[in-house]
Amino acid sequence: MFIEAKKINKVYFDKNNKPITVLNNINLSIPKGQFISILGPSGCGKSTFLSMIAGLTGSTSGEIIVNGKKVVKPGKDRGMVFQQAALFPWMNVTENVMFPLRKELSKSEGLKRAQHFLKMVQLSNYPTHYPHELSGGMQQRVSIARSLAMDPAVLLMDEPFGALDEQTRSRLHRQLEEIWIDTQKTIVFVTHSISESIKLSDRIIVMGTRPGTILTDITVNIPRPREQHRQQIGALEEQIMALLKTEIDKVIEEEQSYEADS
Ligand SMILES: Nc1ncnc2c1ncn2[C@@H]1O[C@H](COP(=O)(O)OP(=O)(O)OP(=O)(O)O)[C@@H](O)[C@H]1O
Repeated sequence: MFIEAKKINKVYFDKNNKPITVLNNINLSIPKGQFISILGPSGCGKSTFLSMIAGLTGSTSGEIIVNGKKVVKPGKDRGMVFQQAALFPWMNVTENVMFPLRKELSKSEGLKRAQHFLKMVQLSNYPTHYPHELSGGMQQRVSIARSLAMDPAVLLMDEPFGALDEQTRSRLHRQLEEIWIDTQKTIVFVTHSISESIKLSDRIIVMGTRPGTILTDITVNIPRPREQHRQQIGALEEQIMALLKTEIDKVIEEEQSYEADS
């Protein structure tokens, strides 16, 4: 398996130093090239888990192996895309994409690579624009190009389209699907959105909360492109919605009792 999470537990401490188990015994094997989504209610530990694969957060126990190596820190083999594009505002589009390549490639090689990936995200016409001159969707495409330019084997995406409007999201879904088909990357995609996970992934991991566990592991057998298979999408959506309803109710109940206590 290309990515393996073995018996992952994560405990955080709240402000009263009370231990809170966020992830409980997560075991997951992801083959190379798979597009896998991690779906679950707010606070179930999706971002924590993704950040562990990235090597940005350590586990309390258990381990994550990527391509045969135990993850202990971030590495070039894993690119990360966050909900906010986090571009350098003083650099233009091309400079932002070239920035992580500066130590590895000469300027002209870096430029060539940046141009290639800007073309892939359909931003070839904006090489000298600055982030503030771009829409949110365009900024997010720059951020995807920047991650891809490092040629990571794994692309880790944490609600990358969460802050965008519905139309832009749809367009980016299509582009991301094409990029994934072209590049054969392994993509781990965190989202709240059931429809987004069904549109994009080969497989959906549905997580429950308090503590975060894997509730179910669904293989999505709907042929691509998926838009035309509305009935199948609707049926799967309902199935997942029913599964998540109990979990979401749990979160609401807990939040209400927290408010009542404080
Ligand atoms: N550094 C931290 N210290 C203490 N608690 C934390 C820390 N990071 C996350 N948590 C808690 O861990 C739980 C899981 O957080 P996480 O961000 O992984 O969830 P999530 O499923 O990605 O949520 P969302 O969908 O809202 O982004 C939450 O209850 C959060 O408050």
